[in-house]
Amino acid sequence: MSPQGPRIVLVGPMGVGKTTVGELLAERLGCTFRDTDADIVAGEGREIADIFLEDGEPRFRELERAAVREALAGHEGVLALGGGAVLDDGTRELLAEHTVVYLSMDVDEAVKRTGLNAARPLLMINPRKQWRELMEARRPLYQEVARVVVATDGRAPEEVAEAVLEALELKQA
Ligand SMILES: Nc1ncnc2c1ncn2[C@@H]1O[C@H](COP(=O)(O)OP(=O)(O)O)[C@@H](O)[C@H]1O
Ligand SMILES: O=C(O)C1=C[C@@H](OP(=O)(O)O)[C@@H](O)[C@H](O)C1
Ligand SMILES: [Mg+2]
Repeated sequence: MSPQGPRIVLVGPMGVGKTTVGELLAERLGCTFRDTDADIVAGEGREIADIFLEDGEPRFRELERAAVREALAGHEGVLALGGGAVLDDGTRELLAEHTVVYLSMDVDEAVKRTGLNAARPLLMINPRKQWRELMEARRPLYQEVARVVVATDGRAPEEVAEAVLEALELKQA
């Protein structure tokens, strides 16, 4: 683990709870929370869906790559990445230095959580099929970068946060 940089980095698919659980973890650990999607929105002054629609996914990935590098270097609390951040080879290499937790869920849970969500442009058409393909492509990448995997199916965000602290042996009595 690098001496500077985030205490915990959360990866996993859209809607698995990286942002929600990340906020809870930061509260529990008494540290700050940062989310690369929020950094991109703040930097661009536009929502993620608008960046996808107006400039396309490749441009979004460029912005994401830069946002992830900056956050990994400069943020010392809990960091949530966007679901697709691990697609970048260089990002996965950088993540090898960090305490990365993969929040996982199965396809049924994913469809239930996200439904037809206009804020998540990758899921607007045929969500179940999109989810299956997305999980098949990305699962190995999440597994590659993660120190631990925490399943979120059927668990409330507080329970997931608790399981992360236990898995990383950060739980205070
Ligand atoms: N463990 C959970 N169980 C049920 N719903 C959840 C859980 N974690 C998050 N959610 C809900 O799912 C949605 C997506 O959560 P979010 O934290 O934005 O995920 P991500 O950042 O991974 O995309 C939110 O509406 C959130 O309240
Ligand atoms: O999985 C993806 O490719 C994406 C995940 C989203 O973040 P969340 O995982 O926080 O929803 C956001 O970065 C964008 O819509 C693309
Ligand atoms: Mg998020």
